[in-house]
Amino acid sequence: MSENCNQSCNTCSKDCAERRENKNDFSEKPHEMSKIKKVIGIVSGKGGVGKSMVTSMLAVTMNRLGYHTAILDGDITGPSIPKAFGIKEKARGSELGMFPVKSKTGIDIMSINLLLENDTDPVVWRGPVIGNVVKQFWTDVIWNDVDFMFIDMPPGTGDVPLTVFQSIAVDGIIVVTSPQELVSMIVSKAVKMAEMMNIPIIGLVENMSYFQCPDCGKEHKIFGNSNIDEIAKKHDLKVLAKLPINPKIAAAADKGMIELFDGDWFEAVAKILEEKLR
Ligand SMILES: Nc1ncnc2c1ncn2[C@@H]1O[C@H](COP(=O)(O)OP(=O)(O)OP(=O)(O)O)[C@@H](O)[C@H]1O
Repeated sequence: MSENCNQSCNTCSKDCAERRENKNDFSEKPHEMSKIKKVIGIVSGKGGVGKSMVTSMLAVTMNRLGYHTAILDGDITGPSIPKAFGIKEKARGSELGMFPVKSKTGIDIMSINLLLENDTDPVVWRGPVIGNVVKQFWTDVIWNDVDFMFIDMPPGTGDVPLTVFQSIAVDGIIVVTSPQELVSMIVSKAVKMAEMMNIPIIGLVENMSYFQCPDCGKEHKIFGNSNIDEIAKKHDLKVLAKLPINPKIAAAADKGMIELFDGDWFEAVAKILEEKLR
């Protein structure tokens, strides 16, 4: 048994005598040189609600707190993480495996856009191929001593995210919603998927919740009032954060400077995540 055994064979690549495998277990071992403590999957009901934005800001928050943080960009058809971090260089590999690219503040990132020759090339692959690429980001990338890995999951609750959840040992899920969606249905689907996978839902993040007037400070519900609090209560979930529509956040992501975002929206989430390491 490994001296660092945490009883979770899914996050360990050692072939020890105590290893527990199960016939219905589709989980893949991470690269043998990887060491990853906690894996958090960020999911959404559909594209464009700010899942990548929330993934990036969570990673920046935990990195600022001194944790070695990584992002596995599982959103293969819409990979926006490298752009938000202003990463132009390509990922490298050796005979041992692939290496993530480090952001300016030291966040390890792997994304399909770090491998494509031209990052404006569309990815026109079918679901199973996409699922396999995400799996390879887990099995073939050397993730060096990571405290928190955030996975920007493929959007939705269909085939591709399901494959990813079956293959990667995710410790918890954060569901990103926005007030203009059918939040109730999306949260119900996410809850069912998490139950099927036996993965806890850490909570919900409502993005684009309101707009705060820069002149008078008044909050305006651009998309109307959401019922996120009632939905969370119904499923016994926490609302972890409500993010405003903030043109500065969008501009920071567009300029590749998301690491400079200013705001304390994720303080409560950070505390919950820190607890997971204890
Ligand atoms: N709170 C916010 N305030 C202002 N702009 C935002 C906010 N959240 C996201 N955006 C902008 O909305 C767009 C979509 O966000 P993002 O790419 O994070 O969504 P997504 O859910 O990951 O989409 P996809 O799944 O299609 O990749 C981006 O241009 C982003 O800059």
